[in-house]
Amino acid sequence: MVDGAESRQRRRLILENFLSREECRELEFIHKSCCTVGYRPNVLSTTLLHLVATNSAHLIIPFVPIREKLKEKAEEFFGCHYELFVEFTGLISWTRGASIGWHSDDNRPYLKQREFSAVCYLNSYGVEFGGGLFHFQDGEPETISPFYGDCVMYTADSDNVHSVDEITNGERLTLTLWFTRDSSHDEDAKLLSLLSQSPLHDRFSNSCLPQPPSCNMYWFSPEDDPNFKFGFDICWARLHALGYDIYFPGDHDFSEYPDLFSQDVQLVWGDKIFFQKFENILHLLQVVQFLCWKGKELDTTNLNEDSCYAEYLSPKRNVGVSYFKSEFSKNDGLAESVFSSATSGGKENQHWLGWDKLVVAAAAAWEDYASILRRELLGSFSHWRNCQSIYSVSLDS
Ligand SMILES: O=C(O)CCC(=O)C(=O)O
Ligand SMILES: [Fe+2]
Repeated sequence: MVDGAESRQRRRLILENFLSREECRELEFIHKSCCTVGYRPNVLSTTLLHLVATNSAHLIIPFVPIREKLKEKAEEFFGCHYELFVEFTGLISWTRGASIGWHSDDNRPYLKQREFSAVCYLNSYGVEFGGGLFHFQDGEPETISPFYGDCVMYTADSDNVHSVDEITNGERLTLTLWFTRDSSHDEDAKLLSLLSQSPLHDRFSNSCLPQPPSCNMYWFSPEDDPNFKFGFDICWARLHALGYDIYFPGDHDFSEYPDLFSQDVQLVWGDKIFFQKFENILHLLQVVQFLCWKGKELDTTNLNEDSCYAEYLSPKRNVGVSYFKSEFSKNDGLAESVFSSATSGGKENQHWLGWDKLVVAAAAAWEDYASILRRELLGSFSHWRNCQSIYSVSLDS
């Protein structure tokens, strides 16, 4: 720990390779399958509270060691002689048009509790997105080009006025945390309270299926658009960027887009429809994003080469596919431009084995992944509750 005088001068820290490629990719998977529209135009976010609230609490597990490591770094570097709490943890992505001018992170009365900021870059400038350079108004470094795995930490006050250039294409993804010394803003306390009320503890419900929130949080609007007349649904758009369509089986006499959110849904690729029904569009999206993440690592040895898990769309279903598309997207051009470089890991995965077999393998592997995390969450929860703090619990013994 540094002494007081020295630590007061310490205002920013750059950590290269703080996260591994795999950690970045796992967080990217979580964001691309769970994010909602964010707090500002063209910004998407995944908060830990949202994960818990949508029955995906197990997905907070990958964040736990990273939050812990970041907090330790902040305490050590800034020489904190007091306890630090995480105030907020979130995955935040910026799409074309998003930017932020000069500001400090505590520049509103309701943000005064923020002491330190940490931004971990999960993808790279010039690869996954254009624009989006970070600048400090004074001192060194003047500019940071986001590179996956790197992290920048700084005091949240006016010693660190900074800005981010407008995103010109692609999607810029970060893991962003704020730290506070004010325990009344402790994120862990809020998460633990929500976790104790979640169906996690219902021993009859051992499911990891996501539950859509009752209000719609997935509609990307180019302007104020309370009736979903413009823009598109971001879950649909992520599937669309990978070349997929969706179909809701059964008779639907409602034409309101949000009602479809909690319905069984099937995946469509070109002129074929996948047999399996997914519980809802969030479930489908998690499996497809899992396929993008794991791709060729998926174990398909149990799948018979000759088996077929998809069939040709009938003309009636084909009409349905176009109809659902028109419900989920009022502006395909906009959806494409927003997620323009979001296609990596998608289409090219389809060719080496049939896409349908890959989806079967991904659905099974996603379930295994989720249950491992869920077991870890259940094993950790009582320790967390006793300490009123979320930390990595060693569950081996
Ligand atoms: O993403 C970044 O590089 C910084 C974002 C930022 O300044 C903020 O969210 O306050
Ligand atoms: Fe900021």
